[in-house]
Amino acid sequence: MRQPFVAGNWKMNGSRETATELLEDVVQGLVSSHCEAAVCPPYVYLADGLRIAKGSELVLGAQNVSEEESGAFTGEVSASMLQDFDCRYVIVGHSERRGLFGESDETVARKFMAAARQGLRPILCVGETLEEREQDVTEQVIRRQLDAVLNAAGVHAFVEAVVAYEPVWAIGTGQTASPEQAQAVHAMIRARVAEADDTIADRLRIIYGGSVKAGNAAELFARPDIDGGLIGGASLDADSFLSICESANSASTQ
Ligand SMILES: O=C(CO)COP(=O)(O)O
Repeated sequence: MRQPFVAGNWKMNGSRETATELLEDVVQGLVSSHCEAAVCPPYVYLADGLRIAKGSELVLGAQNVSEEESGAFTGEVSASMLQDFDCRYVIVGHSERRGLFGESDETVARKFMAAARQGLRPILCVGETLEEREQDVTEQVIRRQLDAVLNAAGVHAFVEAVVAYEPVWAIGTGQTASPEQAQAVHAMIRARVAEADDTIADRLRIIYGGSVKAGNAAELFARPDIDGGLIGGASLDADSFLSICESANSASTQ
């Protein structure tokens, strides 16, 4: 049985004041449940996250990590620095990083490995653009993104990892993938990992991201291969985020 996982990706939003308030509200509202809940605030608020989440159910993650370990890399933050702030997770390969900051499949694979080397759990994002879906190449695109990491890191690196399927056309658009569309891709991702190792594939948590809201989370999480969500906009509101966590918890106990 896979433990459901819901992670909030705050992206570049908020201020120290709103971040602190949101962290406090999430920590207070999180009831002990089967669902693992994480938030990924901007780097500069991780220290507040560490202080506020200490001793609570809430887990911390980061939104990005350097592929390098240390040195003259102005503006970068290493995996060991994230460890210093008790981050358990780090997002790698988000489509905004791939699309806006030119991260290639190879860069993403190196970041995945840098995180794993330090014992951080990578949340590897994969997903197709609208154009790619319309050209009917979704499967090839996701296979390519996944294979870049599988080939570089090896399937055993997926024991601690999470894969997030985030169709680019569903991110921040209000246009959620239907539960059927998402389930089909999740099953395909699991089947691809199973080609390398059945047991690892069976235990791998594959979460969905792209306009997940309190109102549509339950039907997505009810699908057999959807093990939770990576939440953007709705994670900036404590009640919405907590309600999504509760949906993941209920789905897993049904
Ligand atoms: O990109 C996302 C999470 O990483 C999804 O963002 P939205 O939930 O705002 O669509």
